[in-house]
Amino acid sequence: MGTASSPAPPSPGSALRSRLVRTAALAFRASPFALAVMVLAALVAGAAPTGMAFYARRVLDGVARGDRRVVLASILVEAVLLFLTYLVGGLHQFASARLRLALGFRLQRAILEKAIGVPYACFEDAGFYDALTRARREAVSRPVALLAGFFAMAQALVVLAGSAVLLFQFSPLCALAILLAALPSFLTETRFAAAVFRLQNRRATEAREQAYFEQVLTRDDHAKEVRLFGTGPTFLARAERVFSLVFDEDQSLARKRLLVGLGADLVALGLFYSVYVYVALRALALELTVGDLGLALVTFKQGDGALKQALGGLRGLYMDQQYLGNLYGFLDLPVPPRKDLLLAAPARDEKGLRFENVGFTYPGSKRPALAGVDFFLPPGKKLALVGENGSGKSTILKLVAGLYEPTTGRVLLDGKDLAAWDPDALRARLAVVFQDFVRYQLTVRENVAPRADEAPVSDERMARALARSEASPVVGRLAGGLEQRLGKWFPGGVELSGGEWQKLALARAFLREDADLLLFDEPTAAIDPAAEAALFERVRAETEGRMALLVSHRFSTVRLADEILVMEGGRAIERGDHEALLAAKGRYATLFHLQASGYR
Ligand SMILES: Nc1ncnc2c1ncn2[C@@H]1O[C@H](COP(=O)(O)OP(=O)(O)OP(=O)(O)O)[C@@H](O)[C@H]1O
Repeated sequence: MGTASSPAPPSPGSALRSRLVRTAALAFRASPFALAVMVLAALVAGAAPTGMAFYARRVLDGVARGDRRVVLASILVEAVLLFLTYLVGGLHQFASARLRLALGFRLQRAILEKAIGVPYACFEDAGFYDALTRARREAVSRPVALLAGFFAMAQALVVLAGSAVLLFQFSPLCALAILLAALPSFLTETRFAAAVFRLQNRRATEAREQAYFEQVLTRDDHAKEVRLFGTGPTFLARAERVFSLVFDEDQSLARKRLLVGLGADLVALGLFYSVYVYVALRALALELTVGDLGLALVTFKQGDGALKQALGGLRGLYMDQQYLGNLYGFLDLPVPPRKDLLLAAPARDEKGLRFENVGFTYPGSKRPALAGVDFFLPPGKKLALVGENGSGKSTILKLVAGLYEPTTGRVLLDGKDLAAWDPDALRARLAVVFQDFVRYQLTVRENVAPRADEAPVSDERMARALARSEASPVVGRLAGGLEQRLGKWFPGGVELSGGEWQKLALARAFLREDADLLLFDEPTAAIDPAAEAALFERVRAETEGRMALLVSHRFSTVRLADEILVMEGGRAIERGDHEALLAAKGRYATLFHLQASGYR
């Protein structure tokens, strides 16, 4: 999923333009009112200084002429204009806060919808996961910041244009000089902002690495190991190493920017003051009034302030647009369309689950995780998968669950390729417990029945699921019963042991009473071996007529299955029931005796 982590970098200028247009369109849809207020505020706040400079001149000329009426009226107009700027400043703040909420909410929603829609494989891809995290982080603040930066720049340009118009009356050259004064600063700033942009693009991996080390040091689920293995200082040092590399590069660029920026400032200063001297000399020659001189003075001050504001806006724009690149890059990730399912007729006339010469290689991996796996699980039968770590057991379950599609061969359920199954229909057939099951920081009831869109679950059905997973005594001990909040994230939550959580995850699977294909990936690793065997015995009795695929490292459980598939290096090397496999004295027998001797 390289698209998410490292999109081919477009030129900074064209990227900025397209992201600006996209953000404005999104903002318009989220809150046209707020966007209109921001545009209006920028125009008014940009035009007001020109008006104020104009009336400042009238005040000075009025004083020189002794015209009291003009002086007072002009001061009044100036005050009104200033008040207007305050007013639109306040309105701008109000509108941008509103837009921030409205747009942030829409974008967060779009991100979450995208996260639900993409194939599961994305979540095992570090690049995708990273893109998701960054997109979520940026969604609320960056789009509005980008627009605010743009409006700040637009406002400053209106001020500069106003200054040019006012100075035009002294000489067109003066107007030109004011506009030209801004040019070097603009050009250098654009160049450096683009350089920062490229630098940060190039350093994306280092930045991720630094963030990773920071996460390791601050996350609750890492804190235990960090303390007990004493890895804190090591990771801190690694984070610092990345930091100092980044720091040095940034500093060197910042030094260059400072020097070139000072040069550009000097040009602006020279041009401003040339115009100032020109106006002053003409005033001395009595060709211009004191008011004219005052006007020039005010115009320079405003022009200088506007220039600084425009440059700040430009710098912010480049910064924000880069972050928006993450956000839009994520939102643009393709979601595969649903397949046309009507055409798919069963390939075989049979009931049950069949692996036909299945091979599978994880995306981005070179080594196949499965190769040439064949088996058939008839309806009602239980198949256990055993084998060493990494032999491909969980991968088989992931293929059956439809989380991945085989690279070669096919998986058939009731004779029909899984790829041709309607995802909802397939989901309804499955009940799954994975090794890394979820611990919802919600109530017991919500842990067992988390879907709000399904029919309400009766207490009897809930009790049956809890009983099947041996979770009834756990719930019985909780003060709040089914309504007890679990986990420590929220007030009033109660933490459970690993085994207790696992029993609830099992109950979640057992609640799906219509599912006839149960997938258990070491569902009981945190439960003691005796309890596990008892549990499986019970599951077997209670799921009569339903198929089950069970991964377990415990032979006390495995031996209870109807059939056992022994995996090694992605291949199924032995198959049969417990007795037959022992008699064959192969890999299974070796593993079994090895474990049995450990218990003696
Ligand atoms: N998401 C993934 N991306 C790339 N390779 C993976 C991924 N998950 C597993 N693998 C690789 O696929 C192979 C089979 O992994 P699998 O998880 O199926 O083994 P397993 O038999 O269930 O192991 P365990 O007993 O440790 O749970 C391993 O070599 C593993 O490194």
